Amino acid sequence: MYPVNRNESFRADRYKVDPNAPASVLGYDPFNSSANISSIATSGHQASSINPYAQDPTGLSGASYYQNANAFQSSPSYHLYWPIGPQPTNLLAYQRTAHDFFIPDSLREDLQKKSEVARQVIPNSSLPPIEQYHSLVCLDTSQHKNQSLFGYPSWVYKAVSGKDGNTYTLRRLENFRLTNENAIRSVQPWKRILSGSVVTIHDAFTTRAFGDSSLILVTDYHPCSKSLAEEYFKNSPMQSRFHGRQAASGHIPEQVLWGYLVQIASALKAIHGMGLAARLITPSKVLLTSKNRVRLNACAIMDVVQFDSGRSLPELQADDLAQLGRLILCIANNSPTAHLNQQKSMDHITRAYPGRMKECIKWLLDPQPSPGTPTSPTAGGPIQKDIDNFLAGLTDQFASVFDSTLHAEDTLTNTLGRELESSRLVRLLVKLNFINERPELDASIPIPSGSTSNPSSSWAETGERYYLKLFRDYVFHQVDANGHPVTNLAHVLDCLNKLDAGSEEKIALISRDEQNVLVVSYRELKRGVESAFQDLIKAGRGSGR
Ligand SMILES: Nc1ncnc2c1ncn2[C@@H]1O[C@H](COP(=O)(O)OP(=O)(O)OP(=O)(O)O)[C@@H](O)[C@H]1O
Repeated sequence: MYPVNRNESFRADRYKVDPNAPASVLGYDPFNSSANISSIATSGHQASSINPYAQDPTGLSGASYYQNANAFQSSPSYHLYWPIGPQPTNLLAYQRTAHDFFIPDSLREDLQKKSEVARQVIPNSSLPPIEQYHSLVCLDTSQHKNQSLFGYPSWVYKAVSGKDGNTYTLRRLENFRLTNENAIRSVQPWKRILSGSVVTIHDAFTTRAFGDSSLILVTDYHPCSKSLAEEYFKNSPMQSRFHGRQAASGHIPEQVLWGYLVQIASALKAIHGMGLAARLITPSKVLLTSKNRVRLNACAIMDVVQFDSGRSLPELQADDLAQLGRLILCIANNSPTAHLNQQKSMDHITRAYPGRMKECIKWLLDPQPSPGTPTSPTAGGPIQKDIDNFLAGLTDQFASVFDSTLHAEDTLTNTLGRELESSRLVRLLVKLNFINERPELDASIPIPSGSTSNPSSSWAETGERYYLKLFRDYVFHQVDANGHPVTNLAHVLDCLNKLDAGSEEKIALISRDEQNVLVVSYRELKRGVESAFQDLIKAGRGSGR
């Protein structure tokens, strides 16, 4: 035992990232669709002196690096993007809708819900701020606290960090008394576990902010997630919190169960590989963060609260495998107590899952081979029960889960590709709207050195950039033969993409009084947009804004 000052807060780690470190993304040009991440400024001073609208925000790619760097350059054929697989089905033109151009509704809704839930705050909340964490919101759905897992009542809060603005989860163990400073230091190695199937741990400390002595564990926050217990063992009360995601019941597809097994096994590989043990793999402490995506959620806590338990690491790691077996048994039986009547539960598995599921669960639940038994298949005896051998036996399932993951990744990349188009076009639209119809700037545009044109006329209705206004009409204000407005999204996207690419294609722009026709290429239009925008920037600087 070590003497501990109970009024002092103990941290797992007092070393913090310098909050004053320069935000390297400051120099990113939001309007420059071809800006490259490598061109981002690296010092605060540089960042603040950068024109955020310039084609080259750093000014680094000047004449010393590239020939003709200052000359107008058109992009390659950005409007001729070819979709990456998986390919959409062969829809006819009239069957295509706005949905084909943008992120799928279901994904958009999901992301928006998550963002909304993450930003939720409770007005006049009585929960105190803790260290840098404020705006606490309790995530527990029941006041009934189960003390049997940690030995202390535990509460879970969502909170925002005042240091980095990110949202985190704080797990509080009420009335926890730290008797050994080393106990809280045992959280340190957990911070180095970077596994997609473990909820990342950031910090641990004690606090008296709640009026007692509490242990706080800071982890990642996964909005709209719920535990496997909430998903499979509870009914409708959760519905409102999870926005209509109902508690699942009935038969769980075998592929989903294998998916859980593979994910938790890969989490255990990372944990055991670092010389640690998960110690708590139970339905209420496995988080379902999106469809079929699970993460271990209570890691590190047992290492603190049972620091002096005296159990050896091999023993704890073997127990992880047994706990995983019990978890899958309970979920597959749709009952939190299925492990208590193992025989009956295994019979159900045999009936419901004719494949290798039973074999796998049995292997996990079987006690360790006794010391002295041969430990390798070549020695003709039972294989040693550890995570590596478990993974070796799961190879076929890994392959199929991996394949599903690749498909999901392809779909997301495809969606991202479509959104990339949207973000380029938004930047272009913003530029166009800055430029179009600004007669008030006629007199304030400075004459660029060497320019022969009269700047005051360049912004006039009949000036040099008149065709930009006509282009806006051409894109957005078209009418059909009967004078009815045409609202064709494909036409708008087609025109804007060609403008962004500076294509050589020519279009005929007709004046509003239908007396004049201007034939211009997208390349000329693009040049016009760029130079008008640069003039605007100069005018802005001149006025000190
Ligand atoms: N990292 C996290 N991100 C988002 N939500 C979380 C996170 N951790 C826990 N939650 C949610 O907080 C709630 C409380 O979690 P907790 O682990 O206490 O489960 P519980 O069902 O209350 O279990 P117990 O009965 O053991 O207290 C659950 O609804 C869980 O989904």
